[in-house]
Amino acid sequence: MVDRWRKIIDSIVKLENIEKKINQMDEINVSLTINLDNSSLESNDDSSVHTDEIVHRPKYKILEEIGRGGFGRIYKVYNRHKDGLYALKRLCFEGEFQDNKYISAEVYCLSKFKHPNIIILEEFILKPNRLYIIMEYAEFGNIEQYVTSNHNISSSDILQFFSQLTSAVHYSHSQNIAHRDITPSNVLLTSKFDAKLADWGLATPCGVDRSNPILSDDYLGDYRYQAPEVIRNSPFDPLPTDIWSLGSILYFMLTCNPPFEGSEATILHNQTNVGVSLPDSVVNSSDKLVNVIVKTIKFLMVADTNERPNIETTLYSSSFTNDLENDMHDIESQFLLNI
Ligand SMILES: Nc1ncnc2c1ncn2[C@@H]1O[C@H](COP(=O)(O)OP(=O)(O)OP(=O)(O)O)[C@@H](O)[C@H]1O
Repeated sequence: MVDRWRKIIDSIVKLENIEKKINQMDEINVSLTINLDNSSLESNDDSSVHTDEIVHRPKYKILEEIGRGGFGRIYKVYNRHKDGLYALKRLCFEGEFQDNKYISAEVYCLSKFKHPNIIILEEFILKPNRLYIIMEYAEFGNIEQYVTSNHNISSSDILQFFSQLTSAVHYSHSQNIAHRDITPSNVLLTSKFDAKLADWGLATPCGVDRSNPILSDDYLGDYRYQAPEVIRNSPFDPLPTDIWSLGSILYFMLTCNPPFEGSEATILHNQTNVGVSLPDSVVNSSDKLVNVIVKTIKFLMVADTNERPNIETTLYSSSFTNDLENDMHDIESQFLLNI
């Protein structure tokens, strides 16, 4: 897998906009511009990690830590040159970053992808054993934080976010990349209340020939939102797993809970033998939009990958759901007929 990313990155460096970005990294490396506010980090960080990061002409001022994941820490930063807020993700690695498949995946996707519902890269800053990714700042944080801090999402916003995410995944699949880690914590909400897909560290090439998929053989991510084929621990086609996860996100937005919980064995058992189950309050809702969301969840979260819709069908369905408010009755009946 590392070789596969290395080949892809090497070929792209010659060709595309990543070339510009990597050149930029060198320039930035010379006239380095990061300021770390050590006082705000010292208490919860290894201060030795930061000693080489203090510079004299800071471009970015670190304001606060806003996230911490398996791969790094994320800070809200102020860009003095542009007078704007950004998010900075710090990733540590040994050797060259291209040898780390997770960092390569993130670098590749953020460099290459341009889509209104995919978080926008500002720049990379490369230092020895460290890569900083500066990206647009999503003011409302991730959907999990948003929901758990008592913000209910209305059913029309749920459908709007779903449609935006489906469009982002459709775009990524059309670039032959599967995300593989679509969870509420990787869906960010901007100040304009748009949903954007972030965290491309588990993204993987999925090949052009859909009848001959490149199978994935790493079984990572948050199992509560992952498809059964990932939890089963045998090589899987990564494209259908993104569809399952879109259904999981929809479930989470509607109920404020993950669709499955417990041990891996319990989750897998329930996914394959019981199926997705929704609270009665939701199933019996008289809200037509909620009815459509419930149908869509069931449509997407099908354990058998052969029965699960592909991203084109999902996008087609989401276009109906997105227009629901225009002509509720007609569109709903069309949509329901389709599923
Ligand atoms: N651009 C951004 N704007 C605002 N918040 C962000 C941004 N990027 C990341 N975050 C916050 O930081 C959290 C972790 O970010 P991210 O998922 O990219 O890190 P990670 O180390 O790859 O995490 P994981 O272990 O889930 O893979 C996000 O859930 C979100 O709350």
